[in-house]
Amino acid sequence: MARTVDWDGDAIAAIDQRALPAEYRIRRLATVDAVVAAIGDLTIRGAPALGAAGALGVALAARRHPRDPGRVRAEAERVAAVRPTAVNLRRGVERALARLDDGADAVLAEACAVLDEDEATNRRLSARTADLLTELCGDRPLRLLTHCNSGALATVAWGTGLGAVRELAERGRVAEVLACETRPLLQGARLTVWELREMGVAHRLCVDAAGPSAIARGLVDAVVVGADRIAANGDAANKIGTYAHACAAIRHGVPVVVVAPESTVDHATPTGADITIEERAADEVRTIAGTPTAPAGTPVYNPAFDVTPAELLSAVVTERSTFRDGAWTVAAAPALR
Ligand SMILES: CSC[C@H]1O[C@H](OP(=O)(O)O)[C@H](O)[C@@H]1O
Repeated sequence: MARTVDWDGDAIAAIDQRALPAEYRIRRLATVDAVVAAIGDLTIRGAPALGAAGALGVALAARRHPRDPGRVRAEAERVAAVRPTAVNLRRGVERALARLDDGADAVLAEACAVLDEDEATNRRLSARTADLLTELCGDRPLRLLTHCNSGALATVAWGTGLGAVRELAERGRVAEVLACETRPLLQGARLTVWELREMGVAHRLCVDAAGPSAIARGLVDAVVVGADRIAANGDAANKIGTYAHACAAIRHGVPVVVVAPESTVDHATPTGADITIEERAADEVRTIAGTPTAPAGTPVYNPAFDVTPAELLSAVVTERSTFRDGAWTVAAAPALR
C-alpha cells in the first residue's frame, strides 16, 4: 500500500478513502481548493493523515503565491479550518507555515518532513502500546475491539491504534479483532476491515451497538482506539461511539487504551469539555451509501466525535509518553545500541 498521503513532485497524491473497499484509487490534489474539498469529504481522514495533508496544502499555496505571504496565510487558514476537532490538522498547517519566510521550497521541505516522520513515530507508539497491553492483559493472544479506523489509512503509514494491533499480530498476540462498523460513514466496515484483511488478522465485523454487549459478554480483552485530540488532563476526543464502549469497558473491568502520536496531545486544551466537536451533514445519517433511510428533511444529530474522560481510560500511549492514573510520564530514551 502506498503512503496514504504523499507528494508526487508537483501535487499531493492521496488514497481516496471514500472509494475503499470497492476501489483502490489515488486522487491527485494540485490546488488548495482540492485539498479543502478532500479533507471535507473525507477523501483524506484520520488525525495524522490530516496533519500531513494540512502541511502539504500550505506547500501548495506557497508554490502558487511565492510573493504573496498574506495570500498564503489566508489559504492556510482555509485548510486548517475545514475540520475543528483533530488538532493535527491545524498543527500540520502551522508547522509548514512557520517556514514561510524561508520560501516555498522550505515550506515544502517541512511538509515532507511531517510525512517522513510519521511511520517511525507510529511504529514506536505501536510497540509501546503492545508492551502495555501485554502488561495489562497477559502475554497471550488477545481479543481486541476497535472503533472507526486508526490504521495506516488514518496516518501517512503504519497506523496508531490499529498499528498497535498490527504490532501485536506480528508478535503472535492477537486472537481476533472485533471491528465496529462505525456509523454513519463506516470507517470500521470499509477501512479497518480492509486493513485487517491486508494484514491477515482474524476479525469479525459488528454493528457499533454490539461493542458494549460483546464487552459485557466477556468477548473482549481490551479496547484499542485512536484519537483526534487529547486534552491536557487525558480526556480523549475520538469517533462518536468510543465513549459508549468505554462506559461498558470500565463496568466490566476491560482496559481501554487510546493510542496517538504526541502531535495529537493538546496541552493547551485543559479538558475534554474544551474540545470543539465537529457536527457533520444530516444526510450522512439520513442515508446509507446514498440510499435514504429516513424521510427527507428528518432532523438529525450528527456529532462526528465524542469525548471519553480520562477516568474511563486505562492509558493514553504516545511514541514517548503515557498518561495513566491521572499523570503523564515520559518514557526513558531507548538505550543507544
Ligand atoms: C489515527 S486518527 C483516527 C481517528 O480519526 C477518525 O476520525 P475521521 O475518520 O472522522 O477522520 C476517528 O476518530 C479515528 O479514531
